[in-house]
Amino acid sequence: MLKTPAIDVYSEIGKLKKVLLRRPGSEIENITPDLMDRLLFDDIPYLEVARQEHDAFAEIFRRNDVEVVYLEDLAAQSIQAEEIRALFLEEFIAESGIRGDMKKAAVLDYFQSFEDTRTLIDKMMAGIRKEEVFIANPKSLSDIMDSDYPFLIDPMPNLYFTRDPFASVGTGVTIHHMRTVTRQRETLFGKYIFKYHPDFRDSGIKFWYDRDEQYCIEGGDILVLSDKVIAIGISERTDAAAIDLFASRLFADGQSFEVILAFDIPKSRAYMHLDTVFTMVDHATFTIHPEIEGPLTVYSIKKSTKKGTEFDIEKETMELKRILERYLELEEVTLIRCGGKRGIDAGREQWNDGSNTLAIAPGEVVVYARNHITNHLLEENGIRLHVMPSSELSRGRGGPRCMSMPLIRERL
Ligand SMILES: NC(=O)NCCC[C@H](N)C(=O)O
Repeated sequence: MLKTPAIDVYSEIGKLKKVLLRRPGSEIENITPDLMDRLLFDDIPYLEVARQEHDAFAEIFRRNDVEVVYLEDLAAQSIQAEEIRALFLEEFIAESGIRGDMKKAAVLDYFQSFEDTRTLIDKMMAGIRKEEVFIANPKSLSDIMDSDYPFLIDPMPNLYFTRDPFASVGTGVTIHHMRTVTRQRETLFGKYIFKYHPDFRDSGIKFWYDRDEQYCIEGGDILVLSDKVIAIGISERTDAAAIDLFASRLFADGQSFEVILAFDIPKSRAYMHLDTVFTMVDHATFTIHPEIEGPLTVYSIKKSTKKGTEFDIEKETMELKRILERYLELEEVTLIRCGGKRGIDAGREQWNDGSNTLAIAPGEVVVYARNHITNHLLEENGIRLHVMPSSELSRGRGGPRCMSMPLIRERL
């Protein structure tokens, strides 16, 4: 019997078998009112309740035979070897924005003082408050300069949105260059996990994108609609040039994917990724934010058969429903409008990720309890809901799809 590849995702709705999560940690209590904006949060979640909500999220998977693995555990298991841990710490500190050799040395000593790698990983994710580390023998102004900035290393509160720093596509993974400084360091965890963790190290997974590329791409913009069609948002967070690079590698590998649909969506925080306005819930059923209904500009990118041409690219402007029916070869696509129709309810429920569902099987999705109008419409359309509490987690501006990275789905 052929072993399932370590990463195997050829749809948005195939029965989920393995999923990667990050349980919110102390980084959440390192968000300050002044830093919220830069850390991409709209409020400061109550950590204890956020963890309870996240545990309810994880329980939904376990009750449905989905193996849950945590980013923090995989990262800790990946850096057991001393030389790998040294490399990881060196890269992490180099990208953490610390100035001053003695400061960097003191932080490295501090990290190395953590015996257990899991505690070390939690500390790296939580950030370092400046009072945690004493800088002995300062040698430069950077070493000695004591600004009123509260951190030596910033917290990484967006880590529980495991959808974004890397993405499973086919039997490979894209490791992203994130739009913002605050999230770029998150991709280091993915780099070390997929390169050094025993589950992935020699598993033959492919790498479609690298964190050192100059163009930005984030996982919330990548939807694997079928084993032939991938949708990607050209968004506030993802550049068209990154999609070119991704398409080139994916097509060159000979995977089953034949077309990438690049959707030009509004560049705004509310629509930061394609999956905040559009997700797949069943074979021919999608949620959509009514604000993006109407003609959409989409670029279809196909591997070219013409000599000397890499892609055949077609620009079209048409309704999402028609685009999906055409490219997914579906008779009739049903679009379920977040909040019911354009207006107040749609605005509120999209802002709280009513469109950001996660399918654990065809016609079965995880949703936030708070989006009751969208949830009711999903049920009316025969979709089975797994409802999770969401008062605290939603303050980070992400939903069930944002908070999960499928590693293995059954093929349809
Ligand atoms: N896929 C997603 O839509 N992820 C949500 C990310 C929320 C996070 N606070 C961010 O702004 O990046």
